[in-house]
Amino acid sequence: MSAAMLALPGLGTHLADLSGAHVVIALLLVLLSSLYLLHRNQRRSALSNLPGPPSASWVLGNAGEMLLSGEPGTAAARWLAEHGGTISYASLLGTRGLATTDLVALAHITRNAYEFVKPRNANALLGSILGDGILTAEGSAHRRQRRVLNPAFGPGTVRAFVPAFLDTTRTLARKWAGVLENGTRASYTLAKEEDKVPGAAKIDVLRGMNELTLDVLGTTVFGVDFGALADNGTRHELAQAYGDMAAAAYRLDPLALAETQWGVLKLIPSKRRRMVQRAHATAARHGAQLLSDARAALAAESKGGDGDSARRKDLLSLLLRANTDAELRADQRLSDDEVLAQMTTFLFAGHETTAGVLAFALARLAEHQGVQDKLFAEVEGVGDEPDHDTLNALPYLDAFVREVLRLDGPVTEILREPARDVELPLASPVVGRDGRTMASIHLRKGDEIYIPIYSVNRSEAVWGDDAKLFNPERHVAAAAAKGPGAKVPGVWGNLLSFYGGARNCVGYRFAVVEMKAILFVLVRSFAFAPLPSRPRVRRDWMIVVRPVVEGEEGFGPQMPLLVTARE
Ligand code: HEM
Repeated sequence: MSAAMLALPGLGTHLADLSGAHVVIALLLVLLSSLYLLHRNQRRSALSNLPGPPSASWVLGNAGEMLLSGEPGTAAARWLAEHGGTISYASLLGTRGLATTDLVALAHITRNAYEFVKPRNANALLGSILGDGILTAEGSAHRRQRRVLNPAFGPGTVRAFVPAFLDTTRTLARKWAGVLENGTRASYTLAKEEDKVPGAAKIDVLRGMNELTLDVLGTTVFGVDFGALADNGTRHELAQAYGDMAAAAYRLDPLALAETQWGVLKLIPSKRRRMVQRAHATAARHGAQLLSDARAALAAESKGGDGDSARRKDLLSLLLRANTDAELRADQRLSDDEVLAQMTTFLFAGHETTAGVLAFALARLAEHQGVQDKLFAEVEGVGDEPDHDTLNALPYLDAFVREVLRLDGPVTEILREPARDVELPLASPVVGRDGRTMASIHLRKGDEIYIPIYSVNRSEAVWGDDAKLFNPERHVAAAAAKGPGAKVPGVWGNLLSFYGGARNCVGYRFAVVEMKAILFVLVRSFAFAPLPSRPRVRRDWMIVVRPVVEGEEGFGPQMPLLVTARE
């Protein structure tokens, strides 16, 4: 290890621009450090006794199959189906990881959030990009931050955001109406001859959802128009800066991961680091101004201001207000840097997740015309300005959103590791490779745990024999009255899509109502159908799930559909 470290500065800046060399050095360092860790920790792991797939390679174990073969979540789902609900797989460099759909085990992990922490390297990498926000905080730091954040994401806040969700979606609807009227282009690739249908247009709905959800976040997080939907190139500098940070965070970069282990690697200049540094400088400059504007507005409010209607309701102001709550001790309050890190975190955690699942939702409508007709029939009878309660009272919209989040949730897995040695309880005992029956699994500090959100959401024990089928009806009153077969330890909808326990998604209410408001406007305004050329859309793993058109991978994620305006 030390030899590699000493050699690095000598290699100098020439390597900086050789991405292949970066990868080799980083992999070497990861290899050496892991060998060292293995050497230090050679006691035989209980995980080696669990059933599971054979290792595909000593270096990568089964990680290559998990990340690259098939759609996200499907490799683990196959192994869990073949070997039982609690298995072990080979992770990097001969280590073993645990994957389980056992609901008692998962309840134990979610309930003891501070005993099962996020993998350190990945967390450090994310923290270096997003700052010290709640996504990467652990233990008491997380508890302290969550206490201030919870009120800002309460039902009252989300209620007040509904007009912003609706208004921003109408801006997108006008833009798409313009595409239909003027024949302008709204997808990365031109329409094929067979996709040129009179009165309809090929529209990349993922791009639309990306722009829309970014503008929603600009308004709701900062009270700022990010201009992502504007066609005149007036995107706010801050939106660009957050986009760059997200791009860095969403790319698995071996050098960046190795840097979290060996700080000296940061001496190698890299394009990625320069981009993140520039983004940090922009975010800090705007952040300082936004903080001082929000503080000034709050001070004016507390002097009597202009009444409730003029109160600032963006998340930044709500957080600043919650942070000054008289019940908080000085050491429980967030610093300015921590407040700004939360803002970056909301943009990272709330953007690509919601945009992706909405694009899949529109594709589901295109594929299932009966579902689309039913949803349209429900929303067309409602007035133009539904409030929060009206949206939530629409049963089919609710069922549709539940089913989309069940099967198309953007997060297919989460990794955790025990902070210390622990006995993990199981509902269903496992027979080990040595024939012994285990009622619990002994995990050592640092053992990798793969939480298969994808598989749990498709579990037949929970949703019955047709668990893998897309069927919103399963959530509609009579069917739902029977209730699902088993209780999943998730915060919403008997799903793991928003995870559970103390580390559940703080933005889940926001996301669900945002999705409902967006679908409400779009389904009333447009009809969605597959393109006649039927391009094959694949799901790719980019930390979150993104749709990619086969043969058009070079254009990045996209979801082209045939869109028609409703009269
Ligand atoms: C459909 C949309 C969304 C999905 C499926 C989703 C899912 C998740 C999941 C699975 C986690 C747990 C991650 C982990 O612990 O490793 C999480 C955490 C988080 N999410 Fe979301 N999310 C969504 C939208 C949002 C939105 C809109 C926001 C904010 C505006 C948000 C903010 C957060 C934050 C701050 C955390 C960290 C919470 C903590 O650690 O205490 N999310 N989300």
